[in-house]
Amino acid sequence: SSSWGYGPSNGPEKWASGFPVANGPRQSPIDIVPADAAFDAGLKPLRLKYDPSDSLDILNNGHSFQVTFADDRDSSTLTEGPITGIYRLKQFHFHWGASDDKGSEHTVAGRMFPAELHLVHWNTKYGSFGEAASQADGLAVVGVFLQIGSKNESLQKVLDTFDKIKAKGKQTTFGGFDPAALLPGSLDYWTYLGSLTTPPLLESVTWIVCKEPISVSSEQMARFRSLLFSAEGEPECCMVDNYRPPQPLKGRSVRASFQ
Ligand SMILES: NS(=O)(=O)c1ccc(C(=O)NCC(F)(F)F)cc1
Ligand SMILES: [Zn+2]
Repeated sequence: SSSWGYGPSNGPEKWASGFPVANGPRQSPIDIVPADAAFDAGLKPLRLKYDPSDSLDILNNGHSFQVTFADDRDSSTLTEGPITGIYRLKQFHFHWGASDDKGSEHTVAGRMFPAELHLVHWNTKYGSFGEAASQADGLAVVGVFLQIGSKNESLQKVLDTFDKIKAKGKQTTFGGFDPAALLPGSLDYWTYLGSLTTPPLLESVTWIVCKEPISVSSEQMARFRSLLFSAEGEPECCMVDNYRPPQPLKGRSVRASFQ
């Protein structure tokens, strides 16, 4: 059976057949309409504390590339913000388009960005990422938009590994990287209850989407597109347009941490 992907035969419009939750009540991403987001004075600032020594490796998993972190201690965590308890950073990855006019998963009043960063955290009350992934309050993902502008030197360190992870399944060590260097200056955010944006589309994510984008140059975006969905020895298929489009809000409210 053809596993899920982003092509015409296995892409987002086909996911519901293998994963019926695709039509569930709290699917992600969504279109964020700032005018409809209620400011909630009860929302706390995000508290992100990352230890660069937790970064382990970078992997092309055939859908995106991800940087994986050691999560056996509370050394790289998300606390406060809209969540209670301690969530540990597991990995970060991106979604992007075939051109600079598309690529983000969340949109802002219909605007697409060329890419979106996801920092994936799991609730330590569940003991492991896998256990947390199936719980309604198990995961918290911080989303950051990328917009075309000046070259992002922190991002460049990630892009410089791409020669080693071009094909699906390739990975290489990637230590000493501080993901805080990929965060925008302001941590103002929108938050809502949603899901994983890829199969199995589990409805276990508290989404925290930063209002302020980070920069990426057009040349750096071209570098993202040099990765492959395909494995070595298979016909080359460029890794582009690995984003799910916005899903129905179904009555959910989106809150803003800022006025
Ligand atoms: N794009 S996203 O929503 O941040 C996103 C984050 C994490 C996963 C993931 O770990 N899938 C594997 C799992 F958990 F076993 F199902 C998928 C999507
Ligand atoms: Zn993602």
